[in-house]
Amino acid sequence: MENNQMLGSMMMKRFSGSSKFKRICVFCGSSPGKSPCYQVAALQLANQLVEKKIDLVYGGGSIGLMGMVSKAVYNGGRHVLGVIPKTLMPKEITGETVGEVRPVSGMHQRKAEMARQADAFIALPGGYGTLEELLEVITWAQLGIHNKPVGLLNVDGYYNSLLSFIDKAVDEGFIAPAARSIIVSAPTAQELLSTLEPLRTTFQITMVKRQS
Ligand SMILES: C/C(=C\CNc1ncnc2c1ncn2[C@@H]1O[C@H](COP(=O)(O)O)[C@@H](O)[C@H]1O)CO
Repeated sequence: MENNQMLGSMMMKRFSGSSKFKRICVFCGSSPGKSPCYQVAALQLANQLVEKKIDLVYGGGSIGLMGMVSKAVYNGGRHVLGVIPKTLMPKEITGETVGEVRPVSGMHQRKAEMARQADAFIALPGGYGTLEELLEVITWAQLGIHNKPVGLLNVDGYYNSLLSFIDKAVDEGFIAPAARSIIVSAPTAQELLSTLEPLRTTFQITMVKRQS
């Protein structure tokens, strides 16, 4: 597609309220968190995905924020793909999942499959699992393994200390200043999605230019 045709189609999509993103991978806690603000944010993100006609890929499972996002996106009529290691599949571990469930052989295969299926990543608040998934896609972006945007939904400042730590790592010379901008953070789903959208445009145009 020519660049100007592509820009035209992007503007049409923006006008019609839908998104250039077809499917976003959401990383989030298998716990709901103590404050209701995390659950509210999870539902707001799900609503944004539905409103913008974006499908979901996630880690499977119906527990915590994961369960809330997947059920709300599924009930909103969008496709939901849960990628889950076979060992986590028993119902007492994951609960009743919604949508399509893709069993994989292990945690590494899960992350690779989620990354392959999505064209952007968003992390909601979560624990070790969420942090590990988030840092892996950031590292892959740094290495040029993918060029998909990575968003951090910094609900009520939950990730402020992680962002400060990353700034310290830049100051101390362990993270390149250019790599700091891989992470895009915003306090609400609406702001985050509207910040991520033009980033993909830039990536797409850069890639088209490189190919021609
Ligand atoms: C591990 C056990 C129960 C939890 N069940 C999970 N089912 C599916 N996916 C999960 C589960 N726990 C973690 N994940 C993945 O990690 C992320 C959330 O982890 P966090 O530590 O809660 O932040 C999430 O995105 C999933 O991909 C049995 O002991």
